[in-house]
Parts: sequence; structure tokens; C-alpha cells
Amino acid sequence: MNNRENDDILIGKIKYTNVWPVFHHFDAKGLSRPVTMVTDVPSALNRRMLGGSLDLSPVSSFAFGYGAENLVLLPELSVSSDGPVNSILLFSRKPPEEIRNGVIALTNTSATSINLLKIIMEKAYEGKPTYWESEPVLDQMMERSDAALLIGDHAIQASWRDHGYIVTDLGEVWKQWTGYGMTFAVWAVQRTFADSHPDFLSEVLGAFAASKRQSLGNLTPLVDKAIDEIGGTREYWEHYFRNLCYDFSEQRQKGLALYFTYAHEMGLLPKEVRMDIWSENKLTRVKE
Ligand SMILES: C=C(O[C@@H]1C=C(C(=O)O)C=C[C@H]1O)C(=O)O
Repeated sequence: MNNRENDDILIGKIKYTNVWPVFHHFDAKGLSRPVTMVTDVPSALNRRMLGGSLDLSPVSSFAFGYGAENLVLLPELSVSSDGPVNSILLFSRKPPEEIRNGVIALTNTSATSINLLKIIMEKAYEGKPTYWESEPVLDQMMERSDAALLIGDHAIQASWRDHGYIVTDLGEVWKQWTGYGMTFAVWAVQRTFADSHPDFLSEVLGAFAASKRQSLGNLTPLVDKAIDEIGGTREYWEHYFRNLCYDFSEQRQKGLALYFTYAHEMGLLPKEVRMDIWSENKLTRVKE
């Protein structure tokens, strides 16, 4: 199951701008052990973490929930929003309440958001739409659907187009409906790796924390890079990075626990999820 070419430690990185603050100043070469970085969309990193062929990675929160028996969360790291997130977007011809039994195309890059949409459609709007998975290409998705869900930079770039669709931000809907913020991604580590490499893990955590501090202290290099690689304006990216939350406070843990409860009730997750968070010398379990 371990597609390893050498003994390097394998660390994943999500191929979207939303994780940049945690990675921009993270220098894998400066760590005390050889590391290979694996950059991909969330669904691909999820598969590798669940299959054991990555040691540590940001993953979709849903994927953590799925594999929680073999995974441990890293503290104080997440990609969350407390209301609108700006990059988890449903594009539709009619308001979402009016397509409760329609056809919805889902990006094949996500796990958290596609299940968040299912929870919202079924529990909040009491609908039962038909879903199909697609490459994240808006026009192609809308040819055969009433709505399309995109995440990350695909959602951002689509939102800038003059497409004429209604745009619904799932972070905003979740907040209005539950009163909680939503955690889309968490940082997970293999339980066996955490047990066998505690010192290295604290070193990596320190490097992530330092990158996050430095990035949020001065967004200019990240904003410049985002304009260069993705497009958009300085104001857009300043707001995007400032609006996202990268901590994993008790409030966020509660919001995520509610998401896991709903996902389990709907049969999307086979088991109740226990969130074990790693810390230097012990694991802390999030209270239910
Ligand atoms: C905020 C975002 O969070 C993400 C959404 C994910 C998902 O839906 O599975 C996974 C990781 C994050 O990239 C985003 O992609 O826009």
C-alpha cells in the first residue's frame, strides 16, 4: 500500500490557495529528516492518507471522519470559515430550495463540501436531489444539471466569470442554519507515525505554526503569487486570506462534530467520529 520510492517522510499539500498561509514559509528542506512533498487536490490526498501512502497531510475533514481510527489530528490547524468562505460555491439556475429534487453536479476534487451539500439539501431543504461527479469544469457540469458544486481555486475562478448563475456559498448557509463555523480541511497524521515520530512531529508543527504566523503577519507575498498564478485583484486575495480561519478552536471542533453527527445520521459516514488531537505527550479527545 506504501508507494514509496525511498525512506523520505511524505507530507501532503493541497493544490489550492486556501492552504498557502500554512505552507508558504514552510521549508521542508530545513527539517531534520528528509521529506518529500506531495501536492494534489484534496480528494487525491484523502485517498493516499486513507490508504496509508502519505504520513501527514491536510485532508478533507470528511476524509478524516472516515479514517479517524487510523488518523490523529494536528492541533491548531484547519481551513475553516465562520460564515461565507468564498470558495465553496453552488452555481444554479434557480435558488437551491427550488432544486431540492433536481440534478446536481459535484466536483471530483472534494469530500467535505460534497457531503456538506448533501446534508444541507436533505436536512435543511428536505430534498433528495440526484448527484453525479464531474471534473471541475462549470460549463460541462451545467450542461446536464440544475446546479454545480465547485471548491477551491476552481470555484474562485468560476465566480469571477459572467456566468449568470445564482451563487450560493455553503459556508454561509451552514452558519445561518446551525450557528457554527465550518471546518473544511484539517491536518491529519497516521496514528502509527505519530506514535513513532513524536519529536519530528513537534518540529513539523512548529514549522507550520511559524509559516502561518509569518504569512498572516504579511500577506503581500501570498497575494502577489495568487494574482500571478490565479488572477484577481489585491483586494480580493487580502479579503480571501483574512476571511479564512486557520486555527482549530473549541468552537470549530463543535461545528465539525455537528457535521460528523449529521453525516453519520444520513449514512454518509459508517461510524460516529472520535476526534483525537495530538499534543506533545498525550492525545486529547474532543468531548462529545
Ligand atoms: C475552503 C476550501 O476548503 C477545502 C475543501 C475541501 C473539501 O471540500 O473536501 C478540502 C480541502 C480544502 O481545500 C476550499 O477548497 O475552497
